[in-house]
Amino acid sequence: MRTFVLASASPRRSAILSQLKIPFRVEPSDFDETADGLEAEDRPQKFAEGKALDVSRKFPQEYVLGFDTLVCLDGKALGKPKDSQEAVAMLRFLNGKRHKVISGVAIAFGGKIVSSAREVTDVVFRHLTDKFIEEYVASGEPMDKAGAYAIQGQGASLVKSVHGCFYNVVGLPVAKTLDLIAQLGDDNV
Ligand SMILES: Cc1cn([C@H]2C[C@H](O)[C@@H](COP(=O)(O)OP(=O)(O)OP(=O)(O)O)O2)c(=O)[nH]c1=O
Repeated sequence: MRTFVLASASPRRSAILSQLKIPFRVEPSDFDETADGLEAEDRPQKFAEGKALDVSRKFPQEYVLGFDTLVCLDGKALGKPKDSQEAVAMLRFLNGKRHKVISGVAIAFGGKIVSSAREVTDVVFRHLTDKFIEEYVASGEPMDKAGAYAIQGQGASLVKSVHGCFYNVVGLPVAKTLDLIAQLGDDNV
């Protein structure tokens, strides 16, 4: 079975790939996540490609998987908050509303993109009080998460419903990723 290189420092992505029994090792990318005029909805796929390409150039003989996740509402892209003030602002913006979580996945080989895709999951937030939001941000959990929440953690208490792939919200669109791996025509899936 082929071993992949995971171009990600995210422990969640490692945990999900392990759960799927896909052999891999981790080589985080140095890709510069600068948006430069990209539409919010196009960013995760482009960034996933950028991360996979960056690592593929260093390991051209191996298949590299890259991912990126963004929260989108009203055309605005919410990445990881830079501080707790921004985390509070993001959660107030999302409060009581339905938003999109978009993850991109890309596979690179030999310094070139082999395939890429994106997956969209809709998440509906409950109505939260300011006190609830401030206490949640003080827990520290939101700080390395797009949109300032972790649905897989205490952040589950912010969520009313999820429409689509749950793992896509956590950063790895499972079915899309397995489809791309299957297209490689090997025996991983
Ligand atoms: C919305 C949401 C996001 N997230 C995470 C998934 C991603 O790891 C992170 C978004 O940041 P990303 O820039 O997609 O990824 P990363 O910086 O964690 O890792 P790398 O670039 O090395 O691959 O937010 C959750 O864990 N739970 C959630 O509910």
